[in-house]
Parts: sequence; structure tokens; C-alpha cells
Amino acid sequence: MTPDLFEEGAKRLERKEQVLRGKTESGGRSAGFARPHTAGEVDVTHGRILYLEDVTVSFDGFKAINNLSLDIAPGELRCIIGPNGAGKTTMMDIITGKTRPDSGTVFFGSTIDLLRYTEPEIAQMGIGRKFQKPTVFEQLTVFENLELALKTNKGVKASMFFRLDSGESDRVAEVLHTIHLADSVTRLAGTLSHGQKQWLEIGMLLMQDPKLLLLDEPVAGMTDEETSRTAELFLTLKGKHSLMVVEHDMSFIKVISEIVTVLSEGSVLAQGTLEQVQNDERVIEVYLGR
Ligand SMILES: Nc1ncnc2c1ncn2[C@@H]1O[C@H](COP(=O)(O)OP(=O)(O)OP(=O)(O)O)[C@@H](O)[C@H]1O
Repeated sequence: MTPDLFEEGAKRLERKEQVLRGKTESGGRSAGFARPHTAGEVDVTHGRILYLEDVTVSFDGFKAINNLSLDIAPGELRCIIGPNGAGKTTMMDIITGKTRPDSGTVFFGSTIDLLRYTEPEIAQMGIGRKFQKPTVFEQLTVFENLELALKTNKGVKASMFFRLDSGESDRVAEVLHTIHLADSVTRLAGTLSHGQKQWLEIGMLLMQDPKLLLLDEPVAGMTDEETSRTAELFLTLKGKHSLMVVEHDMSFIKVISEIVTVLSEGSVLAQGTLEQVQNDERVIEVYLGR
């Protein structure tokens, strides 16, 4: 979940509680929850939506990311694997503006230098991130969670009672269908299974129409059936969005992957199909410690 969305969600929950207690100001009209956005087109004419070059970051002298270079094509579904401590999360932290690198270049498309922007600005530009643990608003319904995430800019006139226009309603319906929750619109998010919560959070990101989605261990803790439905979901998203998926579950990677990038000690160790990287001696060595 993006930082600004998290903040708006917390506000909205508070307002919902105020309404239940009969305490809203101005009938809730002052309680705008719209989020400003500055999304524009990302220039992908050079064939890359994300471009990292020679990125390094150290923590207390330890190089968690070490001259990392990587790029992703528009619409690509890239899988990132690597042993614990390889730098996968830190790389996502750098892309989303949570961590500043000591050196290197990070571009979104060919013109947006991500190192010049804050974490909320990067989210608003169309880079959505999903952390490992689902962070939906458990006391709101599935519909309310999606509505909250809708990219809209209704300013001070917005209220928790605002009506979706037909385009927005269509979008909610489309996302509900995509994330397999069309039958659960009125359910409180807190009553969903772990897998359904993960899908709802992905749906919330989709409501913001991200150009690039970063997903950290999306199938951890899922049942086999949920894992295979998540694979279907990601294959549906590919092409419409660019995806970077960090995952340890190799059977899941096998189903969704085209190119797999292996990180080790903060750099790219190998890249290719899953079969190619699994047969790479250097990869076998870092995984098995041989
Ligand atoms: N804020 C921090 N301060 C100090 N060290 C850190 C910090 N963040 C990450 N590290 C270290 O950087 C290295 C890379 O960590 P990171 O979490 O990015 O690895 P990872 O590949 O995501 O691992 P995992 O698969 O276990 O999640 C690790 O050695 C970690 O301990």
C-alpha cells in the first residue's frame, strides 16, 4: 500500500467511525479523501519502463546493493530471485524512494529521474508497491477498500458519500472481476482469507492504474489453489502493466516467468529463463553454498 493511501485510509476509517457515532462535520463533506495525482505519460520509446545503472547503497559500510544494473521493458513480468540478504527488498526500497542510494541512476521511462522524487510522489507517478503482508483496511468492505484507492481528485468537495461516476463504477467492477472478489463486494476485508486479502490489496493498487507494480513475495502463506489463482492473475496483468515480482516459490516462478533475474550480494548474478538460471553453476553455488 502506498504511504499516502495508507494515511487516507486511516482518515477514512476514522470518519466512518465518526459517522457511526453521529459526529461528522458538515455531514462528512469536509472529509475529502481524494488523493492528488500528477501521473503523466511515461516515455518508454527507448523500450524500458525501469532502468537502474550502477546503483550502490551501503548500511554501516556494508554494501547491500553493489553496482546494480537492471532494466525492465514495458508490459514485462520480471521475476527476481536470490538468497536471503541478496538485496531484493533494498532494491525495491530504492525504486520507490524509501531508500536513497549512495550512487547510481534510477529512471522511470527515459525521462523521469526517480532519485529526485519522494516516496509519495513516486507512488503517484504510477509505481505501485505491495509488501509481503497484506495491509487492507479490515473494518472497511471490499468495495470501500477499492473505492478508497480510486485515483480521483475531488478536492474539498469529496466526501465519503461521493458517488462514483459510471466510468469509475465500471473500473471497480472490472477490478473486482480481475481479483476474483466480485462475489464479496460487501464483505468486510477483515473476514477475507489471507489470499483474498492479498488480491484485494493488489486490486487497490490496480485502482490507481499503476504503470509498474512491485510485488514482494505475493504468494507467501497462500494455499496451493490461491497460489495458482495468483499466477493466473499476474499473467492477466502482464502486458497491461509492468510487473516486478520478488518470490522464493520456484513452482510459482515457473508458471509466471519469462526472464528471471538472480540477485546475489547486491548485484545481478545471472539472468535468463528459469531453466537457464537454475542450471547456472554460479546460481547453484549461491543457493547451495557449494
Ligand atoms: N536499514 C538497514 N540497515 C542495515 N542493514 C540493512 C538495512 N536494510 C537491509 N540491510 C541489509 O542489507 C542486506 C540486503 O537486505 P534485503 O532485505 O534487501 O535482502 P533480501 O534479498 O530482500 O532478503 P530476503 O529474501 O531475506 O527478504 C542484508 O544483509 C540486510 O541485513
